[in-house]
Amino acid sequence: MYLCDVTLREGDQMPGRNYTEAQKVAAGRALDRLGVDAIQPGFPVTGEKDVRVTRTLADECEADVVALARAVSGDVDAALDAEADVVEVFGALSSLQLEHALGTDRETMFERFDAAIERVRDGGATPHLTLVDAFRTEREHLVAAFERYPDLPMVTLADTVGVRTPASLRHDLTALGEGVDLARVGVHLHDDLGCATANALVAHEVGVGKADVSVASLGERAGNPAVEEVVIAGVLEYGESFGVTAADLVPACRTVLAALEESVPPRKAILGSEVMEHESGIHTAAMLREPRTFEPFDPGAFGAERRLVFGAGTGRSGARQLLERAGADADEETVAAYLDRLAAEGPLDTEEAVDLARREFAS
Ligand SMILES: CC(=O)SCCNC(=O)CCNC(=O)[C@H](O)C(C)(C)COP(=O)(O)OP(=O)(O)OC[C@H]1O[C@@H](n2cnc3c(N)ncnc32)[C@H](O)[C@@H]1OP(=O)(O)O
Ligand SMILES: O=C(O)CCC(=O)C(=O)O
Repeated sequence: MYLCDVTLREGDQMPGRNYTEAQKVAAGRALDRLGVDAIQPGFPVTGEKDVRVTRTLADECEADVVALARAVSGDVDAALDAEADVVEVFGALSSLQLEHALGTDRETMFERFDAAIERVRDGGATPHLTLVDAFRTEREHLVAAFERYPDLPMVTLADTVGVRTPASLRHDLTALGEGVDLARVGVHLHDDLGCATANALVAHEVGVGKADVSVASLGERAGNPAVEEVVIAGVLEYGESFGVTAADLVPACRTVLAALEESVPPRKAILGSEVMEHESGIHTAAMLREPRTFEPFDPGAFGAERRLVFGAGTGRSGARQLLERAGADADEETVAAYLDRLAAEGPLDTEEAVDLARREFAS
């Protein structure tokens, strides 16, 4: 499964956002260095900014640069004008969307797809197709799309409103796979039920060819599968980083967040400032001997750092080890006195805690 990063297009869609051209280009460059196979920087018909960003990144990036387009000629022309490598034509086949979002019928939508795809090809770019609201679309209509466009390298199924769970997604994709080569299937997932990352992993497990991801889940409503979660879970579960340079993952995500002036809550998995910090006595005592005891992976393998801190939560075992590292006696009386000092001065990181022990308790 390869990854298409949609941070720049989906993130810019969030209420109140309007990333600048410079922000999107800087973030796009960081994503390209990270090694994702494709980057979707924007929706060129929305304005000159996305045209220019797409053109700049298409010119510079190793990754395929993907431009979004409705199944209308003006959108395709804007994407071609932006010199995108791939034009992602999108539209829905679900009754709900056909009636209320598009005001048309299914056959007319197919005819619009036909025309848009041909226009992309004539313009010299690669057409892809995304079926919006695909997981609330009868399977027969999805299969019809794969049959109608046998030469399209990728048809992406969007869980546009994020209603799939791992079990239901596995069921739907497995059933689809009875008639369709899943290597041609992409997934575009949303996190409304908190299942987006788990769903992306299910997609990989069943043999899907591509998943869209975004840094820190930036995207419409609850966002998309977080690239940092998908990659780390992929490495842990399958030994698979999906083409990304694992050691650069966390710094690259932080660069993207800084470029876009986005922040994440301190407790957010992987990127949160507090999630690799440990203070409780039982944990830190064991981690001083062997960090794996209380962490799921070595943060250094993904460019992050663990932080052990010592203070009111430190126990005797941890205190003894710190005193020993400082070359001090670790008798019961010294341990008790040192614990008092840690409680008063903490939280201290490991080096500071050893310094305190050396300064006050080593002879
Ligand atoms: C599921 C997604 O996330 S798709 C991406 C969503 N992103 C955005 O909307 C980006 C910000 N949007 C915009 O700047 C504007 O909405 C634009 C430039 C895209 C379009 O603006 P407008 O031309 O004013 O159209 P509007 O926003 O009202 O969009 C609705 C029109 O698009 C049509 N449309 C919507 N999706 C599609 C599609 N996939 N294929 C063809 N037509 C479509 C609708 O039928 C409707 O047509 P109508 O005006 O004839 O009724
Ligand atoms: O992913 C696309 O190509 C556009 C559609 C989309 O963002 C969605 O359905 O959620």
